[in-house]
Amino acid sequence: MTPLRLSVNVDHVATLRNARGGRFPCPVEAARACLAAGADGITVHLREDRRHIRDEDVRRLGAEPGLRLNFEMAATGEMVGIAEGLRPAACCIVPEKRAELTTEGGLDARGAGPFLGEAVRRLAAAGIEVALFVEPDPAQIAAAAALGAQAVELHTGTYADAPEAARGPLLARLRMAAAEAGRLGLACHAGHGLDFETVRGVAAIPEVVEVSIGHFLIGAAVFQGLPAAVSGMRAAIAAGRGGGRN
Ligand SMILES: CC(=O)[C@@H](O)[C@H](O)COP(=O)(O)O
Ligand SMILES: NCC(=O)COP(=O)(O)O
Repeated sequence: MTPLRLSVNVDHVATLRNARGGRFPCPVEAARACLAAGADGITVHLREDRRHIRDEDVRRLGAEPGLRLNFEMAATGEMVGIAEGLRPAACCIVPEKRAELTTEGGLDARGAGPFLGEAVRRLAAAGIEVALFVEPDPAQIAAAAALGAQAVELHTGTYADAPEAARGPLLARLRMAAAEAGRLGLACHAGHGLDFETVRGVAAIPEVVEVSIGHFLIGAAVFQGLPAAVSGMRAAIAAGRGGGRN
């Protein structure tokens, strides 16, 4: 099987830092610790309300040598401009609502207005790999391909949040969507709500080449430390992928 990258989302290191208004804990330091522990990249979601990650964090992460940055962003003129200046390795365009606690679902790539296509074109022209965060729905995957995205990130939240007994059909849906992405020539990523247990089923899907995991990992780090949490996630991915490092 192809290798599966682990991109660690450090948004909630910034949530903790911002709770006291100071500099600690620092998301850039956390990113370095994750990479040292075996992560392949770092994900951040610069929300329009800057509730956790801030512009300065993104600028510093973008300047870190050897850091593969996956920049999650809403399809707005402001965010596209920031990404064009930053030129991260990858951007993932996500839907965003000001009042939500976290991203609530996939983007409507089919019903989006013309700006989504313009955003994809501008980011790709800046040399950035562009993914759209979508539900595991073949129509959305086809729409992402038609818009010129190079990748989709499948929303795993519904699967990850379901009781164990109900996960089978939800995982099958993810599997079918990943196969569809592969048929259309799109790289397939997956993320949202994954933990040590639920990542295994996703890692077993051969088309999935990257998972991004944040909230659970940063929470697990409270108990185990960040290096152990990242190593534990790597081990869970390897187990799901079928043995070896992954
Ligand atoms: C796109 C996605 O599923 C997550 O990355 C989410 O956008 C993270 O945002 P929060 O860290 O604000 O929950
Ligand atoms: N794209 C998903 C992500 O970055 C992390 O999501 P979560 O693990 O914080 O739910």
